Amino acid sequence: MAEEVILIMEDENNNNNSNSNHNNISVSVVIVGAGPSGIATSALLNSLSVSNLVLEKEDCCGSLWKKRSYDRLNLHLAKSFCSLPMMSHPFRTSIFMSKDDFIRYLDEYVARFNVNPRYCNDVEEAVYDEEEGKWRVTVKDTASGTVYEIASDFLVVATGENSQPFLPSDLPGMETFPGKVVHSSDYKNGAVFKDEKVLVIGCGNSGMEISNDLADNGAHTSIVVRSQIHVLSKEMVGIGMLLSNYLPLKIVDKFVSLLAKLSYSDLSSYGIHRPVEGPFLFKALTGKTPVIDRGTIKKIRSKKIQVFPDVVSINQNTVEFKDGKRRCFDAIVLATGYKSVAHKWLKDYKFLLTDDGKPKGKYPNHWKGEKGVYCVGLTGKGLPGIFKDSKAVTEDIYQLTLMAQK
Ligand SMILES: Cc1cc2nc3c(=O)[nH]c(=O)nc-3n(C[C@H](O)[C@H](O)[C@H](O)COP(=O)(O)OP(=O)(O)OC[C@H]3O[C@@H](n4cnc5c(N)ncnc54)[C@H](O)[C@@H]3O)c2cc1C
Ligand SMILES: NC(=O)C1=CN([C@@H]2O[C@H](COP(=O)(O)OP(=O)(O)OC[C@H]3O[C@@H](n4cnc5c(N)ncnc54)[C@H](OP(=O)(O)O)[C@@H]3O)[C@@H](O)[C@H]2O)C=CC1
Ligand SMILES: O=C(O)C(=O)Cc1c[nH]c2ccccc12
Repeated sequence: MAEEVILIMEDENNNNNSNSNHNNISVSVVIVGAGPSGIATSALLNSLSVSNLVLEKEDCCGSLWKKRSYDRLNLHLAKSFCSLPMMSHPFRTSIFMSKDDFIRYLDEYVARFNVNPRYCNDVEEAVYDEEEGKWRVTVKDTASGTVYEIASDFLVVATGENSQPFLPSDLPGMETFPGKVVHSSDYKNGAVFKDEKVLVIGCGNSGMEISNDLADNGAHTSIVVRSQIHVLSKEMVGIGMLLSNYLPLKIVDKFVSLLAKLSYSDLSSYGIHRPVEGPFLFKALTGKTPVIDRGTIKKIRSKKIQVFPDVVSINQNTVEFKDGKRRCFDAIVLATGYKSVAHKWLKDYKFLLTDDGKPKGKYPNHWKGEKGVYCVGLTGKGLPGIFKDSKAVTEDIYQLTLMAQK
């Protein structure tokens, strides 16, 4: 069946977020994604009376938090670092908020700042029309199947760094594994793995937390740690983040690394090796977040969780590791991370992104591309990064809007 194509040109009636109590600003902004990045940007634009429209492919805001994360997820950063602009977290919530409290916050945020995303609206493509000087955004309303186009002066990419699970293609023999294979974004809890031998591949925060959860649920748990990692407590991260407002990263790292060594000592006999650079510099250089330990290390020390080096091959249920050891597993959890796929739908991505879908500009000048395209939340800095990016983007759009009116 041919799909209907409708053209919408800056139609106020179609702009759910128009806010009329300020100057008569006619610039239209399309924001793609209603995660924390998209809703923060829309809320700020609303507060400046800049009309904007948020498009979200799922049926809710914060879909990563509501649909694609495990049950026991807690924020790893203290709540003071995890607010979106204009609204702090409620006093009643704990310092390290639960997933449910964070979701409640997101829902309250959209209601308070009149953010009205068009849900079930998947952005299939965005191209820059040089002649018109506008972005042409092709959208599919997945509820009705209707495809339509929007033209806008500004386009904000807020589709997140976690838009697609990264499934490694370099695991030889993976296709022969007969057991259950699940990516961390589909893992809810370990109840279904009770008494099973489960291998978690990947030792970022997802892998470490899921291993802990599996072990708590009675699974015989192993984890692959193939690279050097920093392990910190959430308090150490908090101290480091506070200090990094005042001191160079190298000094912050010296102090935080000392705390980590005192608390965790040397973990190399358990297969966990620290990088040479300290945790904050390492994150700045590589984008890799330190592992924020919430009990996994204790289980590794007590051998409740086994650590293995890189996978060499998989043959049916048997996995061979780099140290020559072979073990049988019933299930595999791929905690192998994510990739941004914004450069797939943003056809003219070169105005903003590299071929990997990452910002072309170097931090802190990463958020602005050419031709009125921007990004929020694509620099591996989590919610604190989103706070800063959304402010920078909206301030820039606001200034350009005012200039255009003069
Ligand atoms: C398990 C997990 C836990 C995390 N915990 C923390 C934490 O404690 N602290 C922290 O600072 N950071 C944390 N992060 C990082 C996290 O990614 C960010 O904090 C935050 O959710 C990112 O917000 P975002 O809006 O940029 O992206 P997302 O939350 O991923 O939102 C992007 C939205 O865009 C939508 N979308 C994607 N493509 C399209 C399209 N083509 N058309 C329309 N809509 C589209 C998606 O459906 C999604 O709703 C965590 C990440 C994960 C995976
Ligand atoms: N509560 C919280 O705050 C939480 C926050 N998060 C955040 O979400 C983001 C995503 O985290 P996460 O999902 O852990 O993803 P990450 O990208 O942080 O980690 C992916 C891990 O998978 C490993 N990996 C990838 N491919 C392979 C392979 N073929 N064989 C072995 N190992 C492999 C990587 O190793 P290598 O480095 O060698 O490539 C890395 O250890 C991070 O920013 C994280 O901090 C996640 C969970 C909880
Ligand atoms: O949880 C994440 O993915 C984050 O990126 C949050 C975060 C931002 N800055 C940090 C510094 C150290 C540890 C975590 C973070």
